[in-house]
Amino acid sequence: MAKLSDADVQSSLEKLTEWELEQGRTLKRQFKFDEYLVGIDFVRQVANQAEAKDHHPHIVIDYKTVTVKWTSWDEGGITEKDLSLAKYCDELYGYK
Ligand SMILES: C[C@H](O)[C@H](O)[C@H]1CNC2=NC(N)=NC(=O)C2=N1
Repeated sequence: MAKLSDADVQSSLEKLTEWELEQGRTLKRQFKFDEYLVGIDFVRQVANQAEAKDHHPHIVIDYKTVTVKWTSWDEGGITEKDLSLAKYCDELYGYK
């Protein structure tokens, strides 16, 4: 899947309002949960989707805060897969 142009990434971020762009090639968002194990369930579901799509995030679990990063290693930047999986995380979290 082809790497998106900077302009395409910028326009996609208008819909992914809670995500920030890191070093021009990674999407990053923090998710906060009321309970530690709810965050762990979220991570498990993101991991299942990652396996299904063969596209894997960088995830950091810091008690009730989960940080997710998406980038496409092969392309050295952001692709439609990253956008789609970022949207999946938003929907799973309940944010539209
Ligand atoms: C062989 C396998 O399909 C690739 O290594 C996949 C696995 N998961 C991946 N995950 C992510 N985030 N980026 C990739 O380029 C990628 N490539």
